[in-house]
Amino acid sequence: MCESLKITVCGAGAWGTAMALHCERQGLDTTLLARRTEQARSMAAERENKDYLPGYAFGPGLKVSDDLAAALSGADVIFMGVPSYALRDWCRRIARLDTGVLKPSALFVSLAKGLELETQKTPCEIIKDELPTAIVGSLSGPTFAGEVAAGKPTAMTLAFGDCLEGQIESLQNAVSGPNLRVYASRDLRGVELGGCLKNVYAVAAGCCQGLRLGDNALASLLTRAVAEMVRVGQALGASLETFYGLSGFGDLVATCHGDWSRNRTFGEELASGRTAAEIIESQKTAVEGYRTASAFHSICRRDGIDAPILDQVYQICYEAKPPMKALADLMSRDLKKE
Ligand SMILES: NC(=O)C1=CN([C@@H]2O[C@H](COP(=O)(O)OP(=O)(O)OC[C@H]3O[C@@H](n4cnc5c(N)ncnc54)[C@H](OP(=O)(O)O)[C@@H]3O)[C@@H](O)[C@H]2O)C=CC1
Ligand SMILES: O=C(CO)COP(=O)(O)O
Repeated sequence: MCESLKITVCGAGAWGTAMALHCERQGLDTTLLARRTEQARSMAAERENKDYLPGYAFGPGLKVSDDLAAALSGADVIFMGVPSYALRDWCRRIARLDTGVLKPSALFVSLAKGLELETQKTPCEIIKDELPTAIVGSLSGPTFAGEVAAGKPTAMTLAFGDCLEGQIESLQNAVSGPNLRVYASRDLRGVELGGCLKNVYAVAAGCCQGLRLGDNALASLLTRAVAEMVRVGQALGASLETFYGLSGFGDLVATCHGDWSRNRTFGEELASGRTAAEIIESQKTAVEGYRTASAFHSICRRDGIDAPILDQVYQICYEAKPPMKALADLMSRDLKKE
């Protein structure tokens, strides 16, 4: 399957581009599909994505397009490399394509890590809403785009709820290589929720670092974040073990420590006194933790799930609570057993 696998990556942001670079290096027939014609043109001419991932040259086999129908026609795997808030729009455009463009067996693989603000749905739920017959899955883990583009090693989890026998293994084999090791999972919900939740805790970690609270504080925060991820995830139907895997704990550690993280940097800027709305308005790159904190806050309130760190991130972002006050409130909660 690998040799003949046709891959289309929808969305030419940093992560879609890095995945396309990786797939091309794997010898897969790969097309990177941009939303804007001028971006597709500039990438085709410069063989680089100067807007979102500068400094990483495209391999000779990587195709660039802005033609949705042509790029998706006959694709075996369609990576949805767009932020969660842009996903529904992309799916609606795909749903309007003529019958016969999409292969019925095509796998839709979400790369997004955020909940939709209005519906609180995960990326795969959004895809299913708009493309009900699509076979959907998620590929997630500690994967900063720049490091993957540079060929640095990492590992990920590929999850599908339902797909044909052997399909998940074929894709696992096709994407795995010397620099990327892919594990398979059937807990699609857990993999998606882990990726979404870690972005909220990365905002908290950024606040912690911005306030110079120290290494002990960060370690305590991450540990309690994992406990909270498990609690929220299990209440929403995910398996506990998934949160200790690459898409949960693995990505949490990467995002809360890594200098690359937009969510962690956003938290640092909040700690410096800027407001969330001001920071979000001033940048074009995705900070999924911002909207996702609000979506999870609604879910937790609705379902009575205890998530104190998440609640504080929500208050910092949406109620202008000073991060130092959020810390004080977390530390003064009733004492309990671990
Ligand atoms: N960057 C990373 O290291 C990783 C990111 N992810 C996840 O991947 C997803 C994509 O993130 P990433 O590639 O970093 O995003 P970027 O911030 O690099 O790029 C933003 C992308 O979103 C598009 N976009 C922005 N607004 C809209 C809109 N209103 N409608 C349609 N498209 C829009 C932009 O297209 P345009 O230029 O045309 O506006 C651009 O392609 C996120 O969910 C992120 O959490 C996962 C793993 C790693
Ligand atoms: O998900 C990521 C790494 O796995 C990227 O995190 P940021 O969106 O915070 O940059």
